Amino acid sequence: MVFTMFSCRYSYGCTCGFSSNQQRRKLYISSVGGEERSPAEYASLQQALKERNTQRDDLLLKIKNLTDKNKVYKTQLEKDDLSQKQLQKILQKSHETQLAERETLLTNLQEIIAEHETKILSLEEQIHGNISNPEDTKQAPETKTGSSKLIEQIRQLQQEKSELFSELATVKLQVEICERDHVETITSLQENLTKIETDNSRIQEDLVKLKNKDNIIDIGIESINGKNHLNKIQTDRFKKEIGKYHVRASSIGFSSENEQIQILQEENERLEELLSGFQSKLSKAESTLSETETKYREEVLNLSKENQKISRLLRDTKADVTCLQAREPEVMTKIERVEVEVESQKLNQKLSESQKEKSTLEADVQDWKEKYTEAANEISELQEENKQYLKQLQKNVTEVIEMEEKHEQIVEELNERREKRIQEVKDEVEEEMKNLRLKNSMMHSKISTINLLFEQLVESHRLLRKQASQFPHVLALTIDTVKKEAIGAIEDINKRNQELVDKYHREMKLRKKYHNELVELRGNIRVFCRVRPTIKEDGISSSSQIVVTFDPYDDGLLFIANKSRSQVFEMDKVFNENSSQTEVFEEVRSIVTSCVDGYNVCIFAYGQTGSGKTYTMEGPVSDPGINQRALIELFNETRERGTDWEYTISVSVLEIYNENIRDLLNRNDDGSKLEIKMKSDGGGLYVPGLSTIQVTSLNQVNQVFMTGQKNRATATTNLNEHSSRSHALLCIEVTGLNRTTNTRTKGKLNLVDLAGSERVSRSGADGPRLKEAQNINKSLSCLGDVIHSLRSKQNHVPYRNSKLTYLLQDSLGGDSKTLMIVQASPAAQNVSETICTLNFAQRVRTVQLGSATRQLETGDINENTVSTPSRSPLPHSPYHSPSLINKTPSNSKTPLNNKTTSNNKTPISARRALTPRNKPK
Ligand SMILES: Nc1ncnc2c1ncn2[C@@H]1O[C@H](COP(=O)(O)OP(=O)(O)OP(=O)(O)O)[C@@H](O)[C@H]1O
Repeated sequence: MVFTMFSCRYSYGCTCGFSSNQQRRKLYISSVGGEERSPAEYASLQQALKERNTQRDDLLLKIKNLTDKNKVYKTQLEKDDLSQKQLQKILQKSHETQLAERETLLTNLQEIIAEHETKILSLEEQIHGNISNPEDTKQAPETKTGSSKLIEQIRQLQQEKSELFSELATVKLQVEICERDHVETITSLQENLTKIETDNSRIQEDLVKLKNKDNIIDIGIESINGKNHLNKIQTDRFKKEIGKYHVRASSIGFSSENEQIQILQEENERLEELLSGFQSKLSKAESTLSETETKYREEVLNLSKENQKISRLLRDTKADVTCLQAREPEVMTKIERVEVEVESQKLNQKLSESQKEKSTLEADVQDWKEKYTEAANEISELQEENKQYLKQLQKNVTEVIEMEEKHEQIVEELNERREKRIQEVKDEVEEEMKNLRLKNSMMHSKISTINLLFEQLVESHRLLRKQASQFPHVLALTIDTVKKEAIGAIEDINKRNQELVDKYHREMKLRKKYHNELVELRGNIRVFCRVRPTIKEDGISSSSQIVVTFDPYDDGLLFIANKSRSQVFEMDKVFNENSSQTEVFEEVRSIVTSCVDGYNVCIFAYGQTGSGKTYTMEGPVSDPGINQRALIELFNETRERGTDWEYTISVSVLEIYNENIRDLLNRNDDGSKLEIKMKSDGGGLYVPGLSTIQVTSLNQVNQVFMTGQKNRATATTNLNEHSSRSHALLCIEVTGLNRTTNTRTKGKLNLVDLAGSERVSRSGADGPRLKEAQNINKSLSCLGDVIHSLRSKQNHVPYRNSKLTYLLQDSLGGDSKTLMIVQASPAAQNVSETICTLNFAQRVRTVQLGSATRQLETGDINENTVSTPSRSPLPHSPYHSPSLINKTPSNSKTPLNNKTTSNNKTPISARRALTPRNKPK
């Protein structure tokens, strides 16, 4: 029966407890060593789990709060964004409307101005077309100034408009740049997001894979570590992105509302992403934990159950063992007895089996113990890991909180900046609005002024139109009246002018007459001046400029421009460059013909080389000068005198060269010199041996001239040069006999072409040329001395100092008519010489020789004798002597007969004053 019980107990243990659940049996065996520690550990694990749950709940709550806050921020941001966009839109719209309004205003103004201007122009045209009304012309400039001001203002407004447009363009450009940057940032963030998503999916895959594995705890830990690492990476990236964004924003330097909103949105999105990541990670961790927990719980429950079973089995076995031990002696005896008695094979086998089973059970217990220790180690490791995980979680939470704080700070800063910016924009807009309102009001006032002006213009236009319609009639009437008045006035003026001109001419004639009479009475040397035209020798440079001008109303004046001042010279007659040979001769005709009446006449041409002396005296063959014309005139005059008078004209031609007299009608080959001699009876001067040819016709005269020219030319190779350095004299003697009255006249006409009067220094002469120049200057200075003596009425006149003055003594004396023709060049290069010549001429003009006398005698003409000269002013004409009445003046003293030669010294100063040139040293 005991055996049965035993076997039955063994069979129960074998079939129901041990063999069916190997793991439970193991746990039961292992729990034998650590039965007292397990519940406490379970309790601590449970406690830890509870704590973790509460922490998790806290975290979830915080996350929820954060999410709520985030949502609130987001909605706030969205609202702000919306309101800002709306504000921006409104501002832009208002700006655009204002611009459009301004533009329309400008165009309207321009149109109004254009209209006004056209009206003004048409009005001006109408006004200018007709005779201007003084009141209207006063209005026109005012309107013009108003319109010009308006145009100026419009120009300014247009400029402002263009400036605003340019500003708008700049702002648009900046907005575009910001938008571009914004798009770039979004794309980069999107890329980051996709990366994070891929990372997440990869982690999830890893988790799925890991879940399939047996070692859940290890995988959980790994995944948690991985997630932590990922979180770290994400946080770093997020921080980096924020940093980048801040840098970019600062580099752009533009913090518009859009940008700020964009930043906030991005941050929100990032935070959301982070939170969602955290949430998913937490949920995963929680699910893993809960799974682990349930498994642990189940396992703990199973283990406790098996432990109970094993402890019960152990107790039963112990009871069996004690029971067996108590029955051992009995059993032993029994066994011995059985051994002895039966020695059954089966019992021994059973025993060995039960021993074997016992050792197996002991091994199992050992094994379970080891397993239990391992499980306890694992649990402690798990707890450690859990602690680390919690720490990590706490760390993450603190990071989240920090980030949240930072986020809040950023949001606050952004809000502040946004508020500030909004305020600034508001202020700017208000300022702009204010300005615009001001401008608008100004524009309105301007427009009202323009309108006022326009109304005034319209009124004036209306008035002008009215006046213009009446104007042609009034104008025609006025024109008629004015025409009549003007014609009358012009006629009056013309009449008066004519009267005045006639009067002037009469006065001039009278003046000339009186002057000539005065000159005649005084016996003044008459001085004519002739200015030659410019010739090719003058050149075309600035030095050939004309410096001589004439008075159109007075033929006795000429002006010389010298060094920016004008000098005036008065002569008895001035011939300009256009004066012909005939005109010149016309003026000398009377003096020439007076020779026929028995007067001694001397005409000499004075002036620098090339000034036209020879031209005036000789002249070209085609247009002869005074010489030929005088002879023709004498022929004509003698012919005209009728049959009563018988005239003979004899001619001598000579030259004085280097103080030598040369007969030009007879070549003096024997080398004897011609000298001037006083006639034995004291009746005058003569040159013994000088040829005198009596001429009766023009042909003879021409022949005489040709002979003279020929003889002059044979003396030198260059006639022109020679002529400039010698004095040429044509001496004509006219003797007349009145057969009826037996009255005789004898007149002498000396026509002298003097040598050039320029300075020696200027001519640059040396050697023979110097001698020539010295001789010329000597003779000319002697001429000056003679003139000075005559001028100052000295007793002695130094005629004999030169051949020229000695020869011309008869002509320069008090009883002759002397005319000096001063030749002048008009060119600037000769201006100093011209001034010297004219100064000399002015001094000569003041010389009073006393009135001329006729050489007249009754009875037979005694050859080589001259009758006592008579000095009488001619009552009729200064040049013409219409009758041969002998009017002897009281003062019959003549220098010709004055033989006093002892006192021939002229005071040096006086001589210098009249000397045309300084004497050569
Ligand atoms: N009135 C004039 N009309 C035209 N040409 C003139 C006139 N006067 C002078 N001439 C010209 O000027 C040049 C110089 O004139 P002219 O030889 O008569 O001067 P000049 O004073 O006699 O000189 P020189 O002392 O050398 O004899 C000549 O070619 C001459 O033809």
